Amino acid sequence: MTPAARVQAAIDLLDEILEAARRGGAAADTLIARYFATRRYAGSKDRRAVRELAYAAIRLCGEAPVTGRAAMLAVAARDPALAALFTGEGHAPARIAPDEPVAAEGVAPEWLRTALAASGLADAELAALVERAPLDIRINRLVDVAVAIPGAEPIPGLPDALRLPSGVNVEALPEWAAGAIEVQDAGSQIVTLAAQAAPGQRIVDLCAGAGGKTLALVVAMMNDGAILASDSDRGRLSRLLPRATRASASIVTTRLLDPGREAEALADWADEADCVLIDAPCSGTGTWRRNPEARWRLTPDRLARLVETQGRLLDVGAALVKPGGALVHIVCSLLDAEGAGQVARFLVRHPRWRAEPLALPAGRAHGDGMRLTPAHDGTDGFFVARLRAPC
Ligand SMILES: C[S@@+](CC[C@H](N)C(=O)[O-])C[C@H]1O[C@@H](n2cnc3c(N)ncnc32)[C@H](O)[C@@H]1O
Repeated sequence: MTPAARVQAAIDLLDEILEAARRGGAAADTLIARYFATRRYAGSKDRRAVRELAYAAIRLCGEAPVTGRAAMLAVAARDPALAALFTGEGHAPARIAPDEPVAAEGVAPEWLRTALAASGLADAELAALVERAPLDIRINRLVDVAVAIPGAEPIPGLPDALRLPSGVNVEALPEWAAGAIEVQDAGSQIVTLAAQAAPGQRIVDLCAGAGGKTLALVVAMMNDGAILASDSDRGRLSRLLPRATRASASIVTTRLLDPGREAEALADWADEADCVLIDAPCSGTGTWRRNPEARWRLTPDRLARLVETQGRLLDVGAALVKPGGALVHIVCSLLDAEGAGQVARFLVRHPRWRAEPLALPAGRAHGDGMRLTPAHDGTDGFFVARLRAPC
C-alpha cells in the first residue's frame, strides 16, 4: 500500500469504528482485525501504519467526529506531511476542500469533561487519560521459571511487576509459554492488593471476567484456600480456567451468573467469604488509554445503568462477606458516581460497615478509598475502597 492508500484505509476504518460506536457494535481492535482479514494484500507494515493512523485520530477527538475523514483531517491539520497525501490520485484520499468539516480536538465529550472535573480530576490530568498506555506484566510466582526479558524495567512498589518496552510480543516469550508471566496493568495489580489476600482464605471474585485479578489473588494466597470466580459473561468466564491451568493455579472454581439473579446463584456463599472483590462493570474512563473510542460510546443513560448495577452488586457481595470480613469495590473509572459516590451510598445503606484506610504503593486518598490516575501514577485510572463488615 502507498502511504496515501494507508490514510484512506484508516479513514474507511474510522467510519466503521464510528458506526459501531453509535450502534454498540464491535470494538475498534476487532474491527481493525476484521478489516485486514479480508485484505490479504496489506503487509504487516501496512497494518501497523493504518492502525496507528486510526488510533491517532481516535485519541485526538474527544467528541465522536461526524466522519472518519473529519477525524483524519484533524490529524492532518497538525501534520503537513500527512495533509500532503490528500491528493485524490490513485487510492489517495480526495483533496482537502477549504470548507470541509474538521473534527475538534479534545479529551472527552463535554458532559464527561464536566463529570470528570466534578469528580476532582484537574485539567492537567485529563490529557493523560488518552495517551498511549505502557505494557506491564505480572510475574507469576507460582511458576518457578526465571523471568529475564530484555529492556524490562521494575515498577516501584510492585516487586512482581515489570514494564516492558512497547511492541514486545508477550505471547511469543518463553516465560509466557511457561505460565510465568501475565499481561496486567500495574494499576490493576495495585488495586488487587486491597483484597489483602492471604493463604487459606476463601474469596469471591464476583466480576472475575477472564480472571486478570483472580490470578493475582491466587498468587497472594500461594495457591492455598478457595476462590469462587463468577461473572455474567459466559465468553469471558470460559477463558478463566484455561488461564488458571497455564498459571498453575488450582484453587479457583467458576460460576456463571444470571444478571439480576446473582444473589440466588451465590446463596451457598452467604456469610462465608473472608473477602469479596467486586471489580465492577463500569464506564472504563480510567482505561481510555487502551480503548480511546470508549468515550464515543458512553452516554448518560448507559452510565446511569452501570451505576445502578454497581450498587446492586455491592449489596449482593456484602451478603457473602463473613462477620468482620471485607468487601473491596474497584472500578477502572475516575467518575465519582461509580467510585467514591458509590461507596458513600453503600455506607448509607449499610451503616454498620466501615471504610478501612488503605496503604497501597501508589495512588492518592479519594473519598473513602484511593484513586490512581495515569498522570499521577503512570497506571490506568482506578478507584478502590475496602469496606469492613461488622463483627
Ligand atoms: C471490569 S470487568 C472485570 C475484569 C476482571 N476482574 C479482570 O481483572 O480481568 C467487569 C466484569 O463484570 C462483569 N459483569 C457485568 N455485569 C455483571 C453481573 N450482573 N454479575 C457479575 N458480573 C457482571 C462483566 O462481564 C465484566 O467481565
